[in-house]
Amino acid sequence: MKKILVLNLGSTSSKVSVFTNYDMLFEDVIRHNIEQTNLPLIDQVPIRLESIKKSLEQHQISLQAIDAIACRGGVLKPVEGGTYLINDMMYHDLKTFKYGFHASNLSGVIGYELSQELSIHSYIVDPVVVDELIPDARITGIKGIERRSIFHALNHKSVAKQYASEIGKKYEDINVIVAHLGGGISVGAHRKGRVIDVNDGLLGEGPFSPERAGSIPNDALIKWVIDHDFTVIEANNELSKHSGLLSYFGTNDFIKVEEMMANGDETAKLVLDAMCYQISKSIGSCAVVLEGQVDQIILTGGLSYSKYLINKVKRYVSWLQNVTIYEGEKEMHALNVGVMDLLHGKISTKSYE
Ligand SMILES: Nc1ncnc2c1ncn2[C@@H]1O[C@H](COP(=O)(O)OP(=O)(O)O)[C@@H](O)[C@H]1O
Ligand SMILES: CCCC(=O)OP(=O)(O)O
Repeated sequence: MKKILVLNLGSTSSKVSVFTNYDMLFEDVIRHNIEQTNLPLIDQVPIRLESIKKSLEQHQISLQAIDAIACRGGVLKPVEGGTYLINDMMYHDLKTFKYGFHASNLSGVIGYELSQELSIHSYIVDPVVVDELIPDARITGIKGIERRSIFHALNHKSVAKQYASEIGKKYEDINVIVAHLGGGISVGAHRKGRVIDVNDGLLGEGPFSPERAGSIPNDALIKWVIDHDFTVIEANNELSKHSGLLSYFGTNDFIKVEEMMANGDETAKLVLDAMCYQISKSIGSCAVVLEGQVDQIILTGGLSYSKYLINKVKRYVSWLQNVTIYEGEKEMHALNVGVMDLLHGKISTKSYE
């Protein structure tokens, strides 16, 4: 019997679970306040570590009882999907944010540090840099600039596999469009088990989200950076953490903005409707990428709890194909499965080099 600690640190929350083999013992979703998530990422390590330890204490699970740690992987070099042992090089790349800044880097940083203390192994599964883009999807209008694949790969693949298994098929045999709708938004075209196109869900592409800007007109963006005298890091930080709903309403909490709309705030309604419109447009472009051969549209993530958003998006896209909703995300289970399958010898460890 194995006990797996699962860590999934996102932009607004830290999710902590312990599994015994494939059974979840508990899942805690610790929602961090904006003062905490505004801190530089590396300064959030002690705060998030403390809340992870508190969560284990509350469930009366000692760290010494843990056999392995499964972490949601961060911004690394592009890799194929799979389960990776966290080694010194990966820890270094995560901790120094060598390939980009995102809260998911902290899962691996904290997981690796804990695993060293406990003399056990820590792993990442299907990190946000899983890259299966087709060549055409990489080209931009400027030579030397390529599009990159950075998205909620773990949840995308997990819900797509769940849907496939529910209809008695293999993920590798179906085409689906998955829209992950959380603090960040990514909408991807899955063709026979590979995500052949997807918006960069972290910086500057696709629909705006509770805290991200999405695509912005080039000329306005250039002027905005110059007017504010932003460095690259500052501009990226603004685009990925202080934009979207947060820039309009001072909150990244979709529920609060929905309440404002329900209380008659017309701007709240306009902006939420525009978010649904942009999500739907992205789903439409994925249908084109899949040449109309779409078996299902899947909506998932925290925002998919919203009946308002779901109904709006359905109105735009249900003529394309049926829509399945998997509220929240299945990332904790997917992380555990990635490590348990490895410990049971069903898959082999991939190495980050
Ligand atoms: N029941 C709900 N109805 C509408 N929005 C929700 C609901 N629950 C969570 N959300 C929103 O989902 C967003 C966070 O998505 P989530 O996937 O949980 O976070 P993260 O991207 O940090 O992992 C927040 O804007 C939150 O307000
Ligand atoms: C798109 C990379 C992963 C990501 O942005 O996750 P969150 O939306 O949870 O911040």
